[in-house]
Amino acid sequence: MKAIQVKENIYWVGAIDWSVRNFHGYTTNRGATYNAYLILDEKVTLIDTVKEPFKEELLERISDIIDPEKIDYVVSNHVEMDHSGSIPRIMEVCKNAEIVTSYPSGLKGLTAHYGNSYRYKPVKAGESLSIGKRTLSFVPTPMLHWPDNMVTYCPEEKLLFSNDAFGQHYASSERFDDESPQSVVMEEAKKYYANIIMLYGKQVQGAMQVVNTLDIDMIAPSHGIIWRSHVKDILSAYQTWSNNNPETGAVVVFDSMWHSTEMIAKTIAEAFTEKGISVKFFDLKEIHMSDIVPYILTSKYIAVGSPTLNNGMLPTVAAFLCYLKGLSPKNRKAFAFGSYGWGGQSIGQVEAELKACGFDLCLDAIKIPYIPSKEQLNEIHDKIIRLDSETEN
Ligand SMILES: Cc1cc2nc3c(=O)[nH]c(=O)nc-3n(C[C@H](O)[C@H](O)[C@H](O)COP(=O)(O)O)c2cc1C
Repeated sequence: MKAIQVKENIYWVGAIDWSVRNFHGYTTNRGATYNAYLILDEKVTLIDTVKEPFKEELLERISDIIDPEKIDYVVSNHVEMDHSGSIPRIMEVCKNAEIVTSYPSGLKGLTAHYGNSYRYKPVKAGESLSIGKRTLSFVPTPMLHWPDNMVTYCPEEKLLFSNDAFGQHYASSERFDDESPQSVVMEEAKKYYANIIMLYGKQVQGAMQVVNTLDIDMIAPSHGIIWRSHVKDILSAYQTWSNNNPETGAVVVFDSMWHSTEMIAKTIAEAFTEKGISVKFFDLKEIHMSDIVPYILTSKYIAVGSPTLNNGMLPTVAAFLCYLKGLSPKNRKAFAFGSYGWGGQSIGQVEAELKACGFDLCLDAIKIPYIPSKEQLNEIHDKIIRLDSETEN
């Protein structure tokens, strides 16, 4: 296993997880990487580690360049175990290394995971560490996406080790953006943002203010490819996504037992399309919620439908709404729909959840007993057509 040069005397020494398809509930359809970086300077520095099962891969790639025992500093930008999981193994080999972590949250998190027998070097906001020809500056990015998160900036190299920010779950033999299909990398970056970072839009905006003052020609995240040709593109995408205020687009999400709710969903989607609003259509039986939220990130309208099952909504819809509420997208217009037999409680429950998400309920819930007639579908169609012009006026 080889190390890959990122800049002179700086190497990618991470791991490629080709097979992972579920990352704490997020579907990783293209696998993942855990990126770690080795800097050869007067003080040999490792930036982050990898998920524990890949610890030997990390050591092998480091050994391709240098005896791992020579590592002086292990910078832990983030406590989560996909980055810190190999710290115990690394510390077994690198007996003299110090772990650089944010204070107080990084120190608290690492000691809670791995005990306090290691030598820790807690750093505060704005602190720097000279490692020889290079300096490492530590910029806290709390709640992006844990309290301990920080990024490490090397001004001499114009290089930002951004940890989870700007990352993507994407296993590939290529390491750089200009070697990879740009549409795929951006799609995965968007999926990552929507699922992991969307909730923290305000913190992203705060962090972007700092990042925008740095002279950066390369961003080396802890997942996926390294940005060197599209740095501006990913920074601008984060700016847009964190604004959390999409101008158009609609997402129709539903589940259905006997297709009635599906018929309503199709009618809604058709009507949005007729009005020139781009629609994405998701049947929760077929599509995982983590594949839906990237479209929520960039859509203004959200229509959610469920038939009634045992006085409630379908569990798939409940799970989706629970996930959506957690991610907390703002500035969206939403409505509920569904078919029912007798009580019809699901539709009101969906509506209540959409309200709890903080969405503007832009249409009364659509509630149809059993199979919708042609006339009822036409009525729904007309409502959506009117909704568009009403909300635009
Ligand atoms: C197992 C089962 C339980 C149901 N429970 C309820 C219920 O508690 N209240 C109700 O109004 N309808 C209930 N229904 C009726 C459905 O909501 C109704 O058939 C509806 O049209 C199904 O919509 P769909 O075709 O989108 O699945 C139930 C149906 C099934 C199959």
